[in-house]
Amino acid sequence: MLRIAVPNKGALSEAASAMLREAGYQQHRQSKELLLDDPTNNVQFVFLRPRDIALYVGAGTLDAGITGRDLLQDSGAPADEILQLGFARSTFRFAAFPGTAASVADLQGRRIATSYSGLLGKHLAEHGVSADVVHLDGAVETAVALGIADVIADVVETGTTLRAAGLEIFGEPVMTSEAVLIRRAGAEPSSAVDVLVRRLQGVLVARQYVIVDYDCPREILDRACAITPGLESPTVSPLADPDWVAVRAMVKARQTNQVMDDLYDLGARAIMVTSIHACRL
Ligand SMILES: Nc1ncnc2c1ncn2[C@@H]1O[C@H](COP(=O)(O)OP(=O)(O)OP(=O)(O)O)[C@@H](O)[C@H]1O
Ligand SMILES: O=P(O)(O)OC[C@H]1O[C@H](OP(=O)(O)OP(=O)(O)O)[C@H](O)[C@@H]1O
Ligand SMILES: [Mg+2]
Repeated sequence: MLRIAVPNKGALSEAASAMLREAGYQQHRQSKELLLDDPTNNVQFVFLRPRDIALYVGAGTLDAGITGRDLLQDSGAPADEILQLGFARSTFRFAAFPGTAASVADLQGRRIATSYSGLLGKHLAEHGVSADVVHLDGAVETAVALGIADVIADVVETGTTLRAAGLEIFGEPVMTSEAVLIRRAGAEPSSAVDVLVRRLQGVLVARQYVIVDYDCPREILDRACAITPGLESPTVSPLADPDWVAVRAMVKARQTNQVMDDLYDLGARAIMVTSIHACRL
C-alpha cells in the first residue's frame, strides 16, 4: 500500500486535499484523523504538519508527500520534487522599513527574523553574509515593529501582510515556491507512485486546458490549425457540406477568448468551448 503525506493544516492543506479528491482519491475525514485509508486505490494518506512532511518522506517512512518547495529546501531533507502542483505559489523575500536596507550585502551583522532558518542560512552563506537569525514560528512581519529584528525574510504572495506592517521588499527573491509532490532522493521506481503522478498530471491538465470545437471553411483550415495546434494535432472531421470541416483541439484556458476572437476573424464559426473533467495524456 502506498503511503502519502498530506498537509493537515495551513496554506497548503485544503488545496492539496482538493487536488487529490479531483484525482479520484478519498479525502473525506470524519473528524481530525491523522490517517485515512483509501482501500479502493490501495493508498493510505497520513496528515502531517507541512513543515514535517519532507522529513518523513526523506527518511523513507512515507512513499511520497505534498509540501511547499520552500519548506522542502528549508528542511534540508534528502527528498526531491517529482511534480509541480501549481498552487500555493509564493516568493521568499527580504523586507524592512523603507530606506533601511537595499541588498543582501546590507544584511551583514543585522538581525533577521524568519520561520525558514534553514533556507535563510543557506542563502546568507552563499552570499558570504554573517547575520543574526531570529527564528519565529509565524507572524514574522510584526518582528521589526516590535524591535526584535531589523529585517524579515518571509513568504510573500500578494504583499498585503508586508504593507500592513509598513515593510518594503528589497533585494532579489531568495526563491519562488509552489506546492510540489516529493519522494525520497534515490527512491526506487514505483508503478504505484507513477499512477499517483499521472492522476495529478491529469488534474493539472484538466485545470489548465479547455476543448475548443469549431466549424471552418476548408480553405482556411491550415491557418485555423496554426491558431489551435492542440497538444499533438487537432482532430479534423468532415461535415455534410464538403466545403467545411469541424475542428477540435485542446487550448490553454487562459488563452480561450483570444483564440476565439482570432478564429472568428479568420472565418471560423460555431466556436464552442467546453471544460475538461479529467484526462490522461
Ligand atoms: N499567502 C500565501 N500564499 C501562497 N502560498 C503561501 C501563503 N502562505 C504560505 N504559503 C505557502 O504555504 C506553505 C507554508 O505552509 P504552512 O502550512 O506553514 O502555511 P501557513 O498557512 O503559514 O501555516 P501556519 O499557520 O502553520 O504557519 C509554504 O510552501 C508557503 O510558500
Ligand atoms: O503576501 P501575502 O498575500 O500577505 O501572504 C503572505 C503571508 O501569508 C503567510 O502568513 P500566514 O497567514 O500563514 O501567517 P503566519 O505568518 O503566522 O504563518 C505568510 O507567512 C505571509 O505572512
Ligand atoms: Mg505561516
